[in-house]
Amino acid sequence: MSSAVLVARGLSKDFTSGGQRVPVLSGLSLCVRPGESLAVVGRSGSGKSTLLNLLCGLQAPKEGLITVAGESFRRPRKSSERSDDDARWAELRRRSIGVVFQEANLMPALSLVDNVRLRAHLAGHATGGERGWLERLGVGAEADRYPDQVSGGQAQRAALAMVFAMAPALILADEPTGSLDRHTADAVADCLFAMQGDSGCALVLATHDSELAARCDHLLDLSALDPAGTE
Ligand SMILES: Nc1ncnc2c1ncn2[C@@H]1O[C@H](COP(=O)(O)OP(=O)(O)OP(=O)(O)O)[C@@H](O)[C@H]1O
Repeated sequence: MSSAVLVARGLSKDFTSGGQRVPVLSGLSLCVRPGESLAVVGRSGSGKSTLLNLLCGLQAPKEGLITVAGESFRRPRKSSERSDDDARWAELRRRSIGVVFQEANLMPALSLVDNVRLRAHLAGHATGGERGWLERLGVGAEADRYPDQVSGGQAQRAALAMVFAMAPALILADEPTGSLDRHTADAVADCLFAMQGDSGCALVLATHDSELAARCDHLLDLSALDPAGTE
């Protein structure tokens, strides 16, 4: 079996609110291999977005080990360690981790095709295939339009084209269809799973949508884990 793209061991995360410590994740572990998909579900506030932020280095855990595409990050750090964690996370987000949010995160001053071209370039790939990515995602005809000239579903397809054009090892998707109507959400999800299957990358998808979660290979229900011990 191929080695994991993503491993997390013993992840814990707290926030402080009104002077009180609010535990969100406690001792969470997971493992995702190339081509696998993991749905992260749970009630509102259970920590889905927080977990995805930890897995791409936008937030740091209190404790735990995260390994992505062979790069390892451990908390707490040894005080003697001069950390280059932030630079390594930034490099992973540039080349290896594609992040998809609920709203398409396109640059408004660039056409769809230029958004995809920029993302591929930043990931270190030769440009030229951008229109092909947009066509595969069903928005080839809109390639020269600007983000404010397309629908939410078309913008989200362009956001997926950006992510796949960078050929990531791992995609983190936070409610990627949450702002779309059912029909459009299903079409965008079809694209996401088809392209993920073709590319062989790993996918971690946070969602409230049980139909979307059921399309993933594995399920992680954060509501079933109670960091505060109140359930
Ligand atoms: N920066 C922050 N400061 C304090 N508390 C925070 C912060 N970010 C998140 N939280 C808290 O952490 C908990 C988990 O939030 P998170 O956004 O990860 O949940 P979620 O499962 O993604 O929720 P939803 O389904 O509503 O998007 C919530 O109680 C939230 O209020």
